[in-house]
Amino acid sequence: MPDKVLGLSPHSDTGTITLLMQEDNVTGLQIRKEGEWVPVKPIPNALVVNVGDVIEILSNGKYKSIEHRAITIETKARISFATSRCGS
Ligand SMILES: O=C(O)CCC(=O)C(=O)O
Ligand SMILES: [Fe+2]
Repeated sequence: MPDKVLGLSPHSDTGTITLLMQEDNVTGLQIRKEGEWVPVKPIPNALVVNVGDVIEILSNGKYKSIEHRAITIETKARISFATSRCGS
């Protein structure tokens, strides 16, 4: 029921890194680049590696903890699996 869910609000990840497995052929993840929302197309058999706030702080801003969100598509169900490391 993709029309009954909300997706994920804009945020940056708080930990070190997030590994994200997206379903092929359903683009829902978007990053904010220069004020625009840019879709992150799933690549078959590939993981998205997202840098979190801790890495941005530890690297003095060299690596950015990018703002992102997940949107829903009315006609397609989407499954993503995220695992996050907090560095402890
Ligand atoms: O479902 C997604 O593509 C995004 C998941 C996410 O941003 C998160 O778990 O922090
Ligand atoms: Fe996230």
